[in-house]
Amino acid sequence: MRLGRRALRDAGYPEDEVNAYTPDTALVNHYDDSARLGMHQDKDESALAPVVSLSIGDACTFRFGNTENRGKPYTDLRLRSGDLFIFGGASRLAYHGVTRVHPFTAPDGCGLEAGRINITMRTTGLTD
Ligand SMILES: O=C(O)CCC(=O)C(=O)O
Ligand SMILES: [Fe+2]
Repeated sequence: MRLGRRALRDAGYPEDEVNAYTPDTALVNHYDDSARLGMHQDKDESALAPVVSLSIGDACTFRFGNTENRGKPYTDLRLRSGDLFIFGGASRLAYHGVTRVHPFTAPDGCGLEAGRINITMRTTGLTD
């Protein structure tokens, strides 16, 4: 939670929103070399609090789209080990996905020799 709040603060979120940020779930996805994640919106959460995403291991091509549909316009960007990405505000419900993982791009010492791990902090409101 401290990391999530720090990320929001560094990204310029107002201090009241930073202090109110209380994610209750960490979703961990592991990708091997051939794994993909189709375009989707993160809308299972009860709240529209930002989703903070952390990447570890191999880099990936992350497709960041629009809020209307799975198609264009979208931007392909590379998420590398150590990168942090925030889905918040107008981009909270943007469609997004992972189009490919780039083998052998994990930096030494990141804790993962192959594949990619993504951790997202979410405010689900679920209690059990
Ligand atoms: O792996 C990523 O960077 C995105 C993961 C994702 O979109 C999700 O878990 O909902
Ligand atoms: Fe997602």
